Amino acid sequence: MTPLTLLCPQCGSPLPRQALWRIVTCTYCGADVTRSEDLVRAADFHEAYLRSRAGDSAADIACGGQCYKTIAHLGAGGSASLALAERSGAMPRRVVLKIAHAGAPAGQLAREKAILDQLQADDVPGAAYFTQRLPQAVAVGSSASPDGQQREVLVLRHPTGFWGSLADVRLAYGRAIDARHAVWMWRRVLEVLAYVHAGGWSHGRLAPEHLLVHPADHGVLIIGWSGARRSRHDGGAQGRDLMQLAWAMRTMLADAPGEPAISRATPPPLARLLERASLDRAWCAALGAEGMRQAVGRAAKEAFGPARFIDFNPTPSN
Ligand SMILES: Nc1ncnc2c1ncn2[C@@H]1O[C@H](COP(=O)(O)OP(=O)(O)OP(=O)(O)O)[C@@H](O)[C@H]1O
Repeated sequence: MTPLTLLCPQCGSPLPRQALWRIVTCTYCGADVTRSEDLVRAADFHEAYLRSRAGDSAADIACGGQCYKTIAHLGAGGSASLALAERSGAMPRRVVLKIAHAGAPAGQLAREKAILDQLQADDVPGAAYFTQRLPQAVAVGSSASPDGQQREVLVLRHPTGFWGSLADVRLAYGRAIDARHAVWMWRRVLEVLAYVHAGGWSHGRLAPEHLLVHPADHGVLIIGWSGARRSRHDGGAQGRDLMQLAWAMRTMLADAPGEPAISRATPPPLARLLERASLDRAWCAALGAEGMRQAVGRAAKEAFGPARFIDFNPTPSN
């Protein structure tokens, strides 16, 4: 070991060994000396920490050691309300809070988080791409809600650019949407389904309420994963996903809400595919999500010619 003498850089006097790992005060000139170049004094750190938590008093939900201020209501389902929120602190971040309704089954949101975490942890081909196209959970816990009751809360990453669900789109239209838009919506969901089905998962509740739309990118995000199941050899459950998705698309193409009779404006090749996909589960299972995606592409080409991008407005003015 090489002997080492530590000297005060200000007066050259010897310093105690502790100067190697902490601040010491030179007994000759009184200078505070440290070897560390990125040292932060405890008092400065404490002050900065208090500054960073200044927004906590305005926050209304606490979960996973963080405080969140709700900004806007996003929607509500059978078991929870959804809100856009911002994490308070030095590094604010937009999140989506899913807050269980009073009386909702205990642990449902914890289950949803466990499923989302497993989907994110899957290490199968395509994971790097598709995990970005699935919801990402941040934390789960319970928090006092404005009515003073403890509610289960799930914190999710905020997926930017998503307007609302396909159920909201259908409501805003008040009539069938243009079938060309139904084509990209259908194909976007099938792309993700092909990936999750390959990992053995099935969603189980593919309704328009569980499909969020990104109008600018023609994207669709599948939400509502609390009922998802994993079973390596359950082609039946995956066939049911494809059937449910076909019914969701029929809802988008129905002239009257709640009556998924396919609109006459839907070109025959697509209408035929929709009809069969929504009635024949064994055929859906045999085709698989990727086969269905290709079938939708072929039917769309037959109906509309080569694919091209058409702007989508979720709230048409007429
Ligand atoms: N990230 C989001 N952005 C915009 N709206 C959202 C978002 N997440 C959910 N919503 C809206 O909230 C509604 C309810 O969400 P969700 O389906 O997750 O709740 P739920 O039905 O109560 O729960 P679960 O399906 O697990 O029983 C959705 O149909 C959608 O309209």
